[in-house]
Amino acid sequence: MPRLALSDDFVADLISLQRPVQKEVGDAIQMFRSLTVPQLHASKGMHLEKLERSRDPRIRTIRVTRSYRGVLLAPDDGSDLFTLLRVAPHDEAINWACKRAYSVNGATGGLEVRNVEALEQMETYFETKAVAAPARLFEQHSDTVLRDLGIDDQVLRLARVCVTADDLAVMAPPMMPADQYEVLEYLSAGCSAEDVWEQLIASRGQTVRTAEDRPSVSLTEAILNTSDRIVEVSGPGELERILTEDFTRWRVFLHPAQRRYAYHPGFNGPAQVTGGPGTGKTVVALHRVRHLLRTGRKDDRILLTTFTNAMAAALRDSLALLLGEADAHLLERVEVTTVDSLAARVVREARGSAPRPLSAASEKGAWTRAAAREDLPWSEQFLAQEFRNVVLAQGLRTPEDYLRCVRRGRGTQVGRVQRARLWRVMERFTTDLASRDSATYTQLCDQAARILADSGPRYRHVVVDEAQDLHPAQWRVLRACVAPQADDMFLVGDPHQRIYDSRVSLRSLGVHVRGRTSRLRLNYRSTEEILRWSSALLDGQQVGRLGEDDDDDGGRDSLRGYRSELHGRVPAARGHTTQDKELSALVEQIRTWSEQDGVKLSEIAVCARFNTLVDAVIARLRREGTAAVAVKDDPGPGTSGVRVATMHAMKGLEFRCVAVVGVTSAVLPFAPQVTPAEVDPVQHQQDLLAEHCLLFVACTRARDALAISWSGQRSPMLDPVAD
Ligand SMILES: Nc1ncnc2c1ncn2[C@@H]1O[C@H](COP(=O)(O)OP(=O)(O)OP(=O)(O)O)[C@@H](O)[C@H]1O
Repeated sequence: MPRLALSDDFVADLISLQRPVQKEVGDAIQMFRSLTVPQLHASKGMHLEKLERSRDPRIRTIRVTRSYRGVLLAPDDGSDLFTLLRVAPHDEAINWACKRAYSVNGATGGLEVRNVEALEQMETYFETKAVAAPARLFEQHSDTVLRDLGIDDQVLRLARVCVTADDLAVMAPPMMPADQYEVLEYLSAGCSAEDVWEQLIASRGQTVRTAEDRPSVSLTEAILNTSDRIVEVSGPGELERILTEDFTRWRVFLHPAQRRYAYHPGFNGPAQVTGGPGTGKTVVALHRVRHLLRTGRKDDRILLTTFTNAMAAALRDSLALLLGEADAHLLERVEVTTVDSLAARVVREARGSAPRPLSAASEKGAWTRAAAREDLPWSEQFLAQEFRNVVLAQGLRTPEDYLRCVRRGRGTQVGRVQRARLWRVMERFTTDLASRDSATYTQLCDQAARILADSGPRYRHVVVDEAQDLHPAQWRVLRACVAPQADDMFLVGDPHQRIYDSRVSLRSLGVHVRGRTSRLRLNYRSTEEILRWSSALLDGQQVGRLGEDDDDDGGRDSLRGYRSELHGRVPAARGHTTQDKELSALVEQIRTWSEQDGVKLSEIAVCARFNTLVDAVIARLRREGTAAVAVKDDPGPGTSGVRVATMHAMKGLEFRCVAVVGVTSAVLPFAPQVTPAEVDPVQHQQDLLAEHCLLFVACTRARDALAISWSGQRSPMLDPVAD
């Protein structure tokens, strides 16, 4: 029986077909799979046909229905893995097939396709055009350098006649082979050949630097190396799922960098994946859970955590979708929750009840009460930070511990006498809360971590999404949930999206990821225009690496190489004289998106720094006859209406169009949220960075379109993108 793989183009064709045609395609595939290779070649029903005009001798068509043809890549080296490339009406399929040629990329080992006919025409055109040009785009890179990066003969000739980056852009995939185009795009953007090697080639597992020393890669190997665009149908169940279940690309096609970590056979300890917004970190976490479920023992339990209850619910749904009906029974071995909910449950189970979590407003009041009898030089904000970021972060138990500790991440000196006074206030704070049967979430985590450390691990694996925002006490809960061993913890997160105040040294918490880290760079969510614009908001900001806050000097993370293959309009940023005018413009913008661009209202989001503006937006939209709902009211997917949320509530979400409103100097940065530099200069920098990250998170939720607005004084945080 021949083996069968499906390309992403084929799957995209298939889902666009009418149901009855889809069924016929399914039947044709079943028939294909029931034959031997010789039977297949002889079958009259399949009508496996070589095309006379085809540029690639391995390309065949097969009859799918009376009017539809499948286009197939048939191996000519005696191997048996066939790839379905397209399914389309007869003439379209033939026309497409005749112009394509498939080849194995010499550096990545992946299978690539090109429109060979169009590229030949380009070569003639650009050769003439380049004759008089004083300089060529890639002249500083030798042929050897380009070949070592996987550039083949035809693409090399094309590269040599490019004068500007625009010339190259004309030949973008699907005309030029995707992996080679990416290399040239990077070089034309000024990256060094070394950078390109690191980011695009070595990251896909290639270790041999020079082209001529590399062993050749067979067609079958190349197909299997192309997991982001081709999937092998491993069994009848798998095919059924792809054909019948609601198709979502991320379930089937993973970028090689995603697959390498998601399906790694086994890490010898905690592993970590980072990457900018929309690079598919959550997708990797979900696939990792599936891999661990499928390969683990029957009684292995997995904890999958994220940041909010709403995100946990969405993650559970996505996991169910990924597992499909065939693996649905595995779901019962996974607990999807937030660390805070888990901690509350652990405390409740151990003590019979858990203290009521304290709101931020009540916490301030509690600090005022605790400090009432002392004439202290510190504000409630300082006290809360000292308690959270020193005492709870380090799990300090006694006044002696506090006297001796290094107050990492705090920018002020506090002497022995002052520490003794501070400890007394903190003790009063905790006793007061205990008497009211209440506690902060961080206290709850601190208690839960201690209970778990005594009672022992509860899970075989812990998988953590949104890892950048966890507090050390939350990490202690997670660390105590699983015994240190192979594949114990798998973390995904992005330090550029850290919007809560937590400084963490994973090393000191017993989570050692060194040698087991990977970074994703391809954004699947937003257009390149949105991504560039949003990334510029963080220009000049020093973002530390995930979980390395103990590294005071180096240890910087960066968005280098972060990119998207999607394109669209450049984000619009507009100021207005009054809020009323800003909201009028917002109403118009939403009408344009919905009526002209055909975007469903539920795929449009508006976000603001605070709930007051969120409420005002909802009221205004409704008054103007546009349905609008608050994200905090948890509208289900069936509810129509524009989604409106605070920037914090946008974490982890995505929408086709996003309007960020009220980006004024009064709220971004929001002064009360930023510790004054004279109170604590280190904390001041961190708070400011969190404000920048917040705006970055809000903007990177947009897939196709992003509009930013303000009334009155524009936020200085928009300076890097100002006209
Ligand atoms: N391999 C893939 N193929 C197609 N789409 C993908 C792939 N990986 C991720 N996506 C899509 O990209 C979008 C972003 O993915 P995901 O939410 O996993 O990214 P993320 O890195 O966790 O984002 P963020 O950090 O911004 O929350 C989603 O729509 C997801 O379905």
